[in-house]
Amino acid sequence: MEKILEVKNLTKKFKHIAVNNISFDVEKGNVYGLLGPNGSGKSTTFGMLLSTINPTSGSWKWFGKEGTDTHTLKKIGAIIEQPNFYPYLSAEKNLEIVATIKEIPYSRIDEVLEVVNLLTRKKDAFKTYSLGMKQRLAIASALLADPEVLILDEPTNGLDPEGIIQIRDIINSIAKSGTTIIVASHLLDEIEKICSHVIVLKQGNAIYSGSVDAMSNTKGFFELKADNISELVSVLGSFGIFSSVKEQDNLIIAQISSDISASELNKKLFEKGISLSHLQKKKESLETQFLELVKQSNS
Ligand SMILES: Nc1ncnc2c1ncn2[C@@H]1O[C@H](COP(=O)(O)OP(=O)(O)OP(=O)(O)O)[C@@H](O)[C@H]1O
Repeated sequence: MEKILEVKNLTKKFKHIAVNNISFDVEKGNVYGLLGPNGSGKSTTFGMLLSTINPTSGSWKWFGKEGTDTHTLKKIGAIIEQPNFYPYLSAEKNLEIVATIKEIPYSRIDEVLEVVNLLTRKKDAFKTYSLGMKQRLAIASALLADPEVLILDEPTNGLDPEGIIQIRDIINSIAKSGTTIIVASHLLDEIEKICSHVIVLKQGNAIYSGSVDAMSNTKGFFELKADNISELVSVLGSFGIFSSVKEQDNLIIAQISSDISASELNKKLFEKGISLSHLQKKKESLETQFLELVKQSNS
């Protein structure tokens, strides 16, 4: 898979460390999430990768080339801050100004407005737009130059649920067209719905980097109950298919390491003379796993 971005040991120290020795790769055609709470270093990371913030140490390559030069920037569409459009001009006129500066033919304007569902509103003044429409226009503007990578910093901040869904759908459709996307968010739910890969930042440290699926790649667990708890625990342990068997709130929690259905387990236990009064197969939500990850990085 072609690497779009390779980040190595990137560090930024202001008064305190904002980004601490992070490394990750971005492969073509995927949607990456930079996930972390406010102040975890997402914007600082973007700032360094876009050459607006000087790194303290570390390096990166865009498209196999060291650093970020003006030629590289032309291949990147980024929305980092609230974009500045002229309030009294229409969306179309605003994009004409951007297109002129970037030497892009006006024919592209309708194409990008179509992508963000603003074509029918293109003659309306920017100031009449809702926050969601303004954000969509910013995405359209970033798409004008047909970038290979789109960088979005908290694209749904401040939007209502409908606006959030619209942005999410647009991001998904842009991704489907093959554009690589890197999106920063503090919302796990958003990352889960949009991204194939995630880098989890905590106080400037990358505590997880990998696919969203792998982050949620647990086979789940069984909740079990029987009259003779100690016998149940020892028999479960003897099966060799659980990574841990623990008692919790009068229930036995058995973390699954090899796939097995509830009925198969019930049968195996019955053959060992154990009848259960409770059996349920469950899976932790991604949120629980994320919190577990954050907890582990504290220890
Ligand atoms: N110009 C600056 N001078 C000093 N400290 C800074 C500067 N910019 C960011 N920081 C600090 O660096 C840390 C990381 O901030 P950053 O904005 O990168 O986080 P973030 O994850 O993007 O959060 P947010 O979503 O709130 O922007 C914070 O502690 C912040 O206060």
